[in-house]
Amino acid sequence: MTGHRRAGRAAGPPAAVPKPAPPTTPELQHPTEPIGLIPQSPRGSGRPRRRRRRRSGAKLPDRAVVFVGPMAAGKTSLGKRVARELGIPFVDSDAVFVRAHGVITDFFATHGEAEFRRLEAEVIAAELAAPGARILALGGGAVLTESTRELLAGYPVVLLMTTQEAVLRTANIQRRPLLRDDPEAWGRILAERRPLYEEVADVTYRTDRATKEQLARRVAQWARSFTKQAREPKRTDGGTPPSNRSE
Ligand SMILES: Nc1ncnc2c1ncn2[C@@H]1O[C@H](COP(=O)(O)OP(=O)(O)O)[C@@H](O)[C@H]1O
Ligand SMILES: O=C(O)C1=C[C@@H](OP(=O)(O)O)[C@@H](O)[C@H](O)C1
Ligand SMILES: [Mg+2]
Repeated sequence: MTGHRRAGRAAGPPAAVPKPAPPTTPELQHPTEPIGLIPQSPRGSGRPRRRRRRRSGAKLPDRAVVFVGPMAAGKTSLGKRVARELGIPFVDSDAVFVRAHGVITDFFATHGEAEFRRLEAEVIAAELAAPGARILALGGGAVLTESTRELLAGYPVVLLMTTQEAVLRTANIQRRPLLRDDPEAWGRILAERRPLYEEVADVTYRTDRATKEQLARRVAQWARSFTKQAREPKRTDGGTPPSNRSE
């Protein structure tokens, strides 16, 4: 793991409001106390200690942990594994879109990207509003929509990054309308979107440097230990951005 700054808030479009407190349980807001335990009663007070709730000692956030990142970085495949690892549901916003509006490549061809973005943002807003711990994988361009970026301020966000070389080796280009005629567009699209990804992300993982199994464990562990203290408000004033982590 290497430390890196939570960059991009100054570079990306200004967020309307500072990122509010993340969805955490009271236990997670006090990581120096025994996490997962109701605070211990003073020695000799006679009150019983409460029982640990999770083997890991931490509760999960009470809402979606969101995966963002460029096309074919692994949001869908790794998201499923992390959800399995954590024993929580997995939702993919593209899959929800397809159920409601049909195949994405066809939709792009018929209605265009702008209409796709409008409906994609609706799908994502509805999924984010649903309560309960879940992994929610977004499509790679979801961060282009300002209202989506604003909503993400209230959720733990995992950014998955990779390289064009890895994508061209592994990804199904035909399923991705923005790549099918020009696979090398991947790098240009990432360059345009990178500030937006960094604006919304709380942590970054490289999927070209570790196996899915390794990453699933690491991301699951991060989700379990996500705390209010790990989050700092977004800066929109051009000052030094607060720290993010890259793993
Ligand atoms: N370490 C890894 N993590 C995630 N995906 C990986 C990894 N290594 C290879 N892949 C492959 O990369 C592709 C990622 O596709 P997908 O999960 O659909 O990405 P996205 O949802 O970000 O577009 C899959 O074919 C997956 O099997
Ligand atoms: O980056 C994009 O603009 C897109 C990414 C796709 O999702 P994945 O990132 O899961 O491939 C899908 O939403 C659509 O083809 C557009
Ligand atoms: Mg996907």
